[in-house]
Amino acid sequence: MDNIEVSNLSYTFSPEFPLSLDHVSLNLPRGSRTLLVGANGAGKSTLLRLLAGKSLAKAGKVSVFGNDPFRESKSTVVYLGTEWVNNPVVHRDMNVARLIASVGGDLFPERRDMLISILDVDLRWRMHAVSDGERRRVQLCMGLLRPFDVLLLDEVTVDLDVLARSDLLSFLSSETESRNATIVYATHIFDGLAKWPTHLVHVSQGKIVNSGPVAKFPEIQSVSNTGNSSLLETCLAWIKEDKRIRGSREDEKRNTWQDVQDTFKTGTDVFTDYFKISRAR
Ligand SMILES: Nc1ncnc2c1ncn2[C@@H]1O[C@H](COP(=O)(O)OP(=O)(O)OP(=O)(O)O)[C@@H](O)[C@H]1O
Repeated sequence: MDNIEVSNLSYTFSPEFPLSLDHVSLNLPRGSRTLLVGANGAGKSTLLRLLAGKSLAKAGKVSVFGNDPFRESKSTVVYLGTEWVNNPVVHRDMNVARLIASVGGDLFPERRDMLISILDVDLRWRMHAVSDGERRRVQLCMGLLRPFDVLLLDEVTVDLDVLARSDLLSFLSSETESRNATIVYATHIFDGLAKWPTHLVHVSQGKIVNSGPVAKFPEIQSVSNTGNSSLLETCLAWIKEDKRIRGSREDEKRNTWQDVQDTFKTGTDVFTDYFKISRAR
């Protein structure tokens, strides 16, 4: 119950499309900090959105501390993705202090002030007149304001400067250590991450290649002589190998929903029969 559990989870955007997730199983304990590693298109965002309950699992099971996040959530699950900063609403002439108050800033004044300091947010900023990185800082401040049980981060540190990113990573570590919060973070930027994760999940072509606590991956503990962290060198080698196995994008052979639908248990709650339902309507 005290974990994030995914079993045989499969997802596709359309029955003819290659599966974005193909029979994925995963178990992440409460209090862990997981780094989700994989090439572009591997399935990281799809997995995070399913964990956040933003998409319906088309087959398989997703459970966050015992609840299906799509249907009910007794825990506070926060998902921060890249899409928010593209939303036209946050490009309007809005005062940052009021924006932060509007999402409950006054309910958590100490946490609000700490986040404003860590993210170096100027409350006088107006959202139509800030840089991309400044807009991102406001997004993070708003998203992290309420103490979360689970935080799902999809490449949201991309336009932060190195100091803000470093301070944010430290804040996230302290959230897992002091409050037993659980974090899953998908990123392609490995600077400052060498000692951050407690768990790694390697995704390739919609499948989980390997996952587990960092102790399971001795290669990331070794000393790299390239000047890069061993974590980066290891993940680089994984993604290089994924690409070699996959071949060119044109040659990629992923299962489609139609190829594998017989493997799902129809008529049970682990199989939503989504496409039949939508066709019948
Ligand atoms: N809106 C969509 N419609 C159809 N297919 C999609 C859509 N979004 C993603 N996909 C497909 O699902 C697969 C997984 O995509 P996903 O966005 O989860 O990858 P990712 O690992 O997050 O990649 P990136 O590192 O580029 O963010 C990809 O093959 C992609 O083509």
